[in-house]
Amino acid sequence: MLRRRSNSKNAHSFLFDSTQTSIKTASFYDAYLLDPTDLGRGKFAVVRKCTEKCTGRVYAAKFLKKRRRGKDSRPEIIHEIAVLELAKPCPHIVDLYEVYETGHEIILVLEYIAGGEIFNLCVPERDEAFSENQIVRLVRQIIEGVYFLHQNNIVHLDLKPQNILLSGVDSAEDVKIVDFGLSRKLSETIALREIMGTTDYVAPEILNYEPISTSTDIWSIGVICYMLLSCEAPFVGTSVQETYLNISQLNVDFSDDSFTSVSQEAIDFIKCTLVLNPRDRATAGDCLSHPWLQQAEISHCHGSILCGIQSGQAATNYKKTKTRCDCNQKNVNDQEDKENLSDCSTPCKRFRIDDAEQSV
Ligand SMILES: Nc1ncnc2c1ncn2[C@@H]1O[C@H](COP(=O)(O)OP(=O)(O)OP(=O)(O)O)[C@@H](O)[C@H]1O
Repeated sequence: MLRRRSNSKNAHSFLFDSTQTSIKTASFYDAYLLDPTDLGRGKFAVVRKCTEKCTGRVYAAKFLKKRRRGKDSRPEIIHEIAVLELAKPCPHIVDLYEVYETGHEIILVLEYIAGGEIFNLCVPERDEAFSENQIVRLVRQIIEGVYFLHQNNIVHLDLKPQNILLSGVDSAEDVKIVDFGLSRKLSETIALREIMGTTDYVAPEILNYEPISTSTDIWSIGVICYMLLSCEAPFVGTSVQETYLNISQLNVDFSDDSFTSVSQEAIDFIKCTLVLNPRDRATAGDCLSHPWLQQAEISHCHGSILCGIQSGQAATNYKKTKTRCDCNQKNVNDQEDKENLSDCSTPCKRFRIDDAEQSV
């Protein structure tokens, strides 16, 4: 994962600084029984299944370190909590139940999402291949979640198949977006420029140290779609540098065998998201109006989050997207800055292994 703050003076402009949830200082272990097996691990967090003693309900407890690389990370955790609070009305974003704090960590008690990462659908040896129709349904839900965030001026900035979970084990289940640790609120006055994200999914503007916007998430959605449909990562090279070069030159190929049974509409959809210039990229609203996603049943975020983009505006939005996509240029962006980035990425096009250097 890439994480480099460029301008610490402004860093806090992009974070919420308070929460509505009261942060409990009582013992988490008095209220919950912790399952010893990890559900997942990130760089600074471990997620474990737990059971609330008084109700028997199962949750996922995310243990976050308050100090990371010698720095106080409490403000970023407070921001993560605030974003989860804001996203409560959206059914495609993980629900936050309660929060505990100890001397060295903050514990988020989250809705337990049982079906695992959609990453498991992106590997060729997956148990059950999802049909394109099933993928349409999942992608539509991911974009509904992202649309909700963008409507609220929040960018996720770490969308990847490991952060999108299936609510249950079969293909009819819903998806939920997790991990708002890198999310930021956009400011009207200050441009957000940070080197952050995960190698294979980062947008060219991140590599070029150009302003980040809601379009940055759309690029990652394009990468996720490509992976779900082909089980291959579109930009992965034999080295991290080669991956960055592939991203900044838009070296993406749809002619591979793995795309033979993929519909032209699906390819057209991905091409609207993997566009070098963020201003020419489809927005989340444009994506929802794209014919490929119009096949999916329309699900409803509470509070009419999606109203106004489901029917009448669809054709207009799609036309707009199409014009943007047709303008797509294969520019080679400025490479400066990229040699400073480090991350691990496997040289194999099909797999990516996350670096898991952390413990809680
Ligand atoms: N609510 C949940 N229910 C079930 N599993 C979860 C839940 N939240 C997270 N996980 C699992 O734990 C993993 C790590 O969680 P998360 O991404 O939130 O941690 P992180 O430390 O912020 O990760 P990263 O360093 O990749 O940003 C997820 O990829 C997922 O597999």
